[in-house]
Amino acid sequence: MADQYAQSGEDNRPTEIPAIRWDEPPEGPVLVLLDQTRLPAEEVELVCTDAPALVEAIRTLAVRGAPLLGIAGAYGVALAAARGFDVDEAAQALSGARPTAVNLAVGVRRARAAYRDALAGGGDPERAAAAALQAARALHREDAEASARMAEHGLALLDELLPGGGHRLLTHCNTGALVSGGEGTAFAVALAAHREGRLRRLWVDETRPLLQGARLTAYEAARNGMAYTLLTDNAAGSLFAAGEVDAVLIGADRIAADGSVANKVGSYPLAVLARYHHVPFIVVAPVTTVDPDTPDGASIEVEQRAGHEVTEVTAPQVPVAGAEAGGGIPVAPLGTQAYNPAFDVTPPELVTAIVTEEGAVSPVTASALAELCARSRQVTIS
Ligand SMILES: CSC[C@@H](O)[C@@H](O)C(=O)COP(=O)(O)O
Repeated sequence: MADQYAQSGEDNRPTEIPAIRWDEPPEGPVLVLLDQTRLPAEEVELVCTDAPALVEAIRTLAVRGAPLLGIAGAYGVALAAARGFDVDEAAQALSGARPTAVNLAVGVRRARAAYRDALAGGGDPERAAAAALQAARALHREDAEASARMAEHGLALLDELLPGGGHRLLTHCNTGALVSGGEGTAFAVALAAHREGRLRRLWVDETRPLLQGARLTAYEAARNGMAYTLLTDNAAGSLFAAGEVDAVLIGADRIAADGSVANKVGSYPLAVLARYHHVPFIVVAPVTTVDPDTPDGASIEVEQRAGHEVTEVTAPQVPVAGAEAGGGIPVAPLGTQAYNPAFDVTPPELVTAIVTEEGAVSPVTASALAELCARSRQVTIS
């Protein structure tokens, strides 16, 4: 593995199109998404004019990743309100579009509460729609701020855990600007290390079956000029065994009250590997990802996705003629059943630290998490 550290991406450009934006053309308000199913081949906008279109975009992962789902959900409520649709119906459909990422329901709830409060306060529907939009915009802005603070706290923790610098970090799925109002969660920490000259290598898991690592994280790493290498998920074991990983950095879709972490399927095996090889396993997520109403890992609903995502390979940006169920090329015998959970759950004892915008929790315990959430609420209220 002598020469692999020489190569690095050179593009150094953010994506031209933001992951999400609100627009108000003469035909009426719309929510404009960067269609993530088309990356890295092309940057294409997907325009949603109503909540059902957004629900479809969420289900197909055109818009994805926990923090961005929260922002999208809030804007979705604002969109329904601004276009005069039934806001409660829209909120219900949006919240249920994907079950694991708690941020989606949190974002929807926040915009809906703003809408309702405005109505209850005597506002007309137009004013209530404006209040929902204001709530969505505030969430969007706060996520950007949280992202910057997570990067700071995460980098400080890395420097504490790995005093020698020259970090070789392994990440899974996609946690950068594509999932955030800012620069993301786990990826933002790696990016901060890169900017400080302390990132030696970002190892990027391809993240089967939908390849968020290969298609999106590698894309973001290249565009930021980071030194990165892509690996198949099942190559991670030999990489650890070769002593090439200094820390694992991942995001989270839901963190239960006991500190169990639901994240993209394949995260838990990395946590087991990290423990065996005495490597820190660090989770980076905003406080809104901690769900005090979910007591433990067993209570987290794990989204099960269609089997064709496993039995077929699809280059998402290239429609395949003669499409089977998922439009891809079959790689398994016809009728093969697939086990395709979108997420897995890592128990708190395998997590070295949870880094949030309010600081890091380590060791991960229910009481430390509860304290962090209480502190965060105080900061928000004051
Ligand atoms: C900061 S994003 C954290 C998680 O949402 C991310 O790691 C992940 O698992 C996303 O899954 P996805 O199915 O692509 O929405």
